[in-house]
Amino acid sequence: MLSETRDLSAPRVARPRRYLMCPPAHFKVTYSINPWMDPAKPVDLPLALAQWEDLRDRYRALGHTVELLEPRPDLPDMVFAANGATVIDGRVLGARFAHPEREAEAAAHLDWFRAHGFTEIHEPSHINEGEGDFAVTASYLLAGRGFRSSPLSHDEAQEFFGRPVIGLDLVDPRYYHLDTALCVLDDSADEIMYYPDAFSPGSRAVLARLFPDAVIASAEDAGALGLNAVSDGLHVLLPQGAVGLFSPLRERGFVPVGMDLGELLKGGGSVKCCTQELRV
Ligand SMILES: CN(C)C(=N)NCCC[C@H](N)C(=O)O
Repeated sequence: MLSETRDLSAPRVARPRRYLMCPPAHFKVTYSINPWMDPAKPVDLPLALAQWEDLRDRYRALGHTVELLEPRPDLPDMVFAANGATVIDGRVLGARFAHPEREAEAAAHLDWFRAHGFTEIHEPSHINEGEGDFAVTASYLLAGRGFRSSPLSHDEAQEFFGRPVIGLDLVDPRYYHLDTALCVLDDSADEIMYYPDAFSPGSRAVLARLFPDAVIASAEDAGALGLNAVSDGLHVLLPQGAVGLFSPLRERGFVPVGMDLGELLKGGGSVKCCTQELRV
């Protein structure tokens, strides 16, 4: 299958999106399930809330719809709503978390979908951490594996969504989810940015073959979690520390919007982790 290409003379256009977010009312770092989490480092909860509200308000100011999931006191990582499901064409593939600390988030997400009129819901048999490891482009469902999602979840997703799944091996524990190492910039034209060193040599070759025009992130920008970003087709909301990504994005006609989610970074997530896209 050939990738969708874009008419380079056409202006970039933002498409209104529907996002699901969960306020970090109970966010804290009491356990460590990724290298970014250090329970010895205190979290400033009011600051985390203010940073999250800034992101939510920014989406709304850009014309997007933000729906809210009720946070639960026993689930401190619930703010990372992207991990709770994957939704394409209104079909919901639930999550199944790798770590027991987050297990109960899956049911909370499914309850939300059932209460909000979603009827095509699949409860997964295999471990998948939602949009943490699944990324939707025009032609493919890119699927990470190696740290969290099981390779078996890739077949399950392909069968459920009827989209070709491209499995990608993650090899660096700091980039434990696909969305820490790769971001879809234009989902109507197979345009992405990624950090090659987060992937195995074979997966790097696959990415280079499928996305020869991708924006390539430096180690510094990936280290600022710069790829944990959300694009509406025009605006790219990304961690403000990823300064090296701003120019390449502007050169391609995108509008980068730097966000400060420094407190949430202590949990190992940033813009994308806090944002699940409801593709209805
Ligand atoms: C990038 N996305 C969605 C994420 N990468 N999620 C962040 C999850 C953070 C959580 N402490 C964990 O380790 O599961």
